[in-house]
Amino acid sequence: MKSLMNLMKKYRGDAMIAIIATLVIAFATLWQPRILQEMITAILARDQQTVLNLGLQLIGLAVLGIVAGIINTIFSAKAAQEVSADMREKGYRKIQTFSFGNIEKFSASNLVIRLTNDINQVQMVIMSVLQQIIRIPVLFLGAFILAILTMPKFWWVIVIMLVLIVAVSMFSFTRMGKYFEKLQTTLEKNNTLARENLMGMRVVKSFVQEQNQINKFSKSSDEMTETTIRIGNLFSILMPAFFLIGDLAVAGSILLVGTMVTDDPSMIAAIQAFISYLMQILFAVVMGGFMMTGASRAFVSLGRLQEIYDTEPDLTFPHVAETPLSGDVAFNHVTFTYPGDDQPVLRDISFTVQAGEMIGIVGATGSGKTTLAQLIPRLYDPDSGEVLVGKRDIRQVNEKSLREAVSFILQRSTLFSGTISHNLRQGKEDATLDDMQWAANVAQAAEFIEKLDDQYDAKVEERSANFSGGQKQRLSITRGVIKAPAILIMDDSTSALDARSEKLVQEALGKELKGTTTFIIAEKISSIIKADRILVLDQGRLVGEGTHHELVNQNAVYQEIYRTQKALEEV
Ligand SMILES: Nc1ncnc2c1ncn2[C@@H]1O[C@H](COP(=O)(O)OP(=O)(O)OP(=O)(O)O)[C@@H](O)[C@H]1O
Repeated sequence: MKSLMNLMKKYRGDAMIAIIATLVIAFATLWQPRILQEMITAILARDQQTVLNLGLQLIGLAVLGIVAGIINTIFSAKAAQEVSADMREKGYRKIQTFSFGNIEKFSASNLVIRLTNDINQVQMVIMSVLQQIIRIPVLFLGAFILAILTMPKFWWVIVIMLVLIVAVSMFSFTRMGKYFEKLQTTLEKNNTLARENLMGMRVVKSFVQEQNQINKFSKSSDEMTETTIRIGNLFSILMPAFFLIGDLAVAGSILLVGTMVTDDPSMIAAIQAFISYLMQILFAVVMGGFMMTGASRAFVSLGRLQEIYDTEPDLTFPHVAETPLSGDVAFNHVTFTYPGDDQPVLRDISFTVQAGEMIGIVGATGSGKTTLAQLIPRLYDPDSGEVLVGKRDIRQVNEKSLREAVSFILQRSTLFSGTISHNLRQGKEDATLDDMQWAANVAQAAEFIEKLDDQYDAKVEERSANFSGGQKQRLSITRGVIKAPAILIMDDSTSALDARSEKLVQEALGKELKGTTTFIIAEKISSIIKADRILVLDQGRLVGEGTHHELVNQNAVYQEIYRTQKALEEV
């Protein structure tokens, strides 16, 4: 709430205009029955001039109400949009500072929902608050006082009506609040299911999982429908109940006043004003109830956003001067556990790599190869031990220096929608066409890029759907090598390339990036057979280090991997 108020401060001008406009609307609404009452009295007295004057006043009041309504809508929408845009940006900026661990704690789809749905929720409530917050109490109090002033004897009609409305409201709105909360959770579940299904459509289709997915989605969608129906049911009772109470109050008042009209005709004018005020009281209470329900939903959303704002990145870089880092890498007794887990994934790993070496990393699936590689660009910090890059503990190094030094080509290539050059410039901001061509040649991507109509300006569609798996990998490698980094990590990033292309990439790397330290994580020993040194991982431990020749003769784990792969090749 405090952070919302802080954000609102910036737009207090717009908010104030919106609030002043609601005051004008409330005044116009409250004054109308009063003028009508005077008009009817003048009609009964056959005073045409007064009728005309009052008629003009009535039109003036209506115009004032409409103009104030327009101003209020414009400024409340503007303030609500501006505040929610700021909230979205603040959240987005905060998420950019998150570590992998922070993001995993929330989950990516949960963060997306918080930045879209929850912010929409808050936006709608800000708008409705700016439209109603002053209007409701002013209308309620004004109508209450004016109704009593108009027909003092009937104060108890108002009190009975209010007691009934409050009872119905408490019954319905408290239930509605609970259903709205449930709706939010089911909506989140539905979104996650839809996202997962659409992103994994190929898997769904290839494993003929359509029916399963439909069943899962239907179940969650039915839950949502049921909650929505319950909310609808409450509404369908609530609105007629309010109108019934209002109508009963009106009918009761007319009945009570009926006998007096013959003695005092001015009672006709008074009763119409009284009825109008009753309706305004009813309106104010109902709108107040809706606003409170909306506000309670928005509070839940606000809390969810506040969690993002309050999360401190669990990995920060020191503000020290930028320094170029060499390609020397060392691990000193590194042990690492993923946030939230209780078992370490890497245990007491130590090794040293000289700048310019080509290092292969092998091990069974799940042995910790990717995890080890992720510690080099400091995507996570170890529990104990230290990682050195350029002979410096990376916890003491400026973030930019480390990012400049290390290029990490991920197992799953991720390209962004835009153009090829836009993606390549993520690797080197000021890359020229020459740089792109050079890197594409190293990655064996030049041939297919140059066949495209727009070449380096060719479009990359959402999720790079217009490129094959092998092309995506080549583009990722191009982006990774374009800045000729001091350290290049290739995490199984040639898996979609044929053996010949893989060999050509490695040869080009050896020739064009001579000074670069290269880590190649590979499933196949054939991919790292020529490495200067190979690190062998087994269940998070470094169990061997040496050339292929040395390991194949001495290391049991390596021999086992080699034998299995050889046997498979022979089959
Ligand atoms: N983000 C994560 N959070 C928690 N545990 C993880 C995470 N990523 C990996 N793990 C676990 O850490 C262990 C090592 O995983 P890692 O991806 O490093 O293995 P790998 O040797 O690269 O496997 P593969 O060859 O299959 O890619 C596995 O048991 C895995 O389940």
